Amino acid sequence: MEMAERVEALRQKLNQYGYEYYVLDRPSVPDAEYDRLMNELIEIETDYPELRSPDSPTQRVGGAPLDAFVKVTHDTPMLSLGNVFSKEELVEWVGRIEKDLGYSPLFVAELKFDGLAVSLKYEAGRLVRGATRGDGTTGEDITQNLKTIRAIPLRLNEDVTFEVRGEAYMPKRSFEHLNDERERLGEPLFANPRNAAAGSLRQLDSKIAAARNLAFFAYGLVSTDDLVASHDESLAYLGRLGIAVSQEYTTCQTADELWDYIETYVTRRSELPYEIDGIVIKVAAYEEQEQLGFTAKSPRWAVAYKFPAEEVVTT
Ligand SMILES: Cc1c[n+]2nc(N)[nH]c2nc1OC(C)C
Repeated sequence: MEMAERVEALRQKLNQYGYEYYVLDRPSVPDAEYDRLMNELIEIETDYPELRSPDSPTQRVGGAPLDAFVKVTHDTPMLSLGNVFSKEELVEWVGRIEKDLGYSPLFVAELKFDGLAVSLKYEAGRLVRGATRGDGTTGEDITQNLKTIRAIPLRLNEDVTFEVRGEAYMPKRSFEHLNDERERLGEPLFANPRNAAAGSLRQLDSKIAAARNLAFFAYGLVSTDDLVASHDESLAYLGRLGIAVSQEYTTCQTADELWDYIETYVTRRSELPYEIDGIVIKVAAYEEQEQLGFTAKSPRWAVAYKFPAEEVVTT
């Protein structure tokens, strides 16, 4: 088989296996097989540098550390969410939506991951930029660090151009291992997975970020084309493209259904492999989102139900 064809075949396989492992959480081959193929691809790209390309799975850990992060301006501001803290406030919020629209719309309820909001720009199916939310208008270019997260594909299986919004986070087990290691080295511990993820993504050397086992869930897309007509469709679409989307979301018609979903996760929260700090509720249809619009800093068509702060058991 011609070398270039072998390289393309290896890339396809590694992207497929990466998707099964990091997105579906259902690998079809043992890690040893994945590593064997990756090593073969690294060898070929070393012997034939002209066959190396920026979106190859071997290019996840960047080159030399940066001196500083470049500032980026978000084409579409990354807004913050309004909060509700009780069933009464949720029922009130749903009531206002139904009054504004004149009928009760479909809602999407999803987990609110306790990590760092980031934006991923894809052009013709290739990841071209990753940035922090910053103040919502101006963030920092952390492309090198976000490329180290395997749940973020460098190359989509469609040549689409759009922006993906989501949460970069550190799974609970990675957080525990990281703090065990820091304790062993006498280094200060991270207070929680959110701080650990933020600290990792602020590293100027992407090799350090790569060692932190970060993860990612997409929770929305921004596009000028009419790729999809509703938020729940956008999540299914992002998953089909190979981007990690949490499958824990659901659609609800009433405040009671929303509250049932919230109560499910109040109990299930402690057994999830990552931390969540609430539930995000959104009106599903983009047309209705447009009709409802925004306040100065938040969408009127979305709200976060925040869990009560967990009593810290001081032992
Ligand atoms: C700030 C934010 C955070 N989160 N988290 C999720 N799961 N969805 C979501 N959506 C957000 O904002 C959109 C409503 C634009």
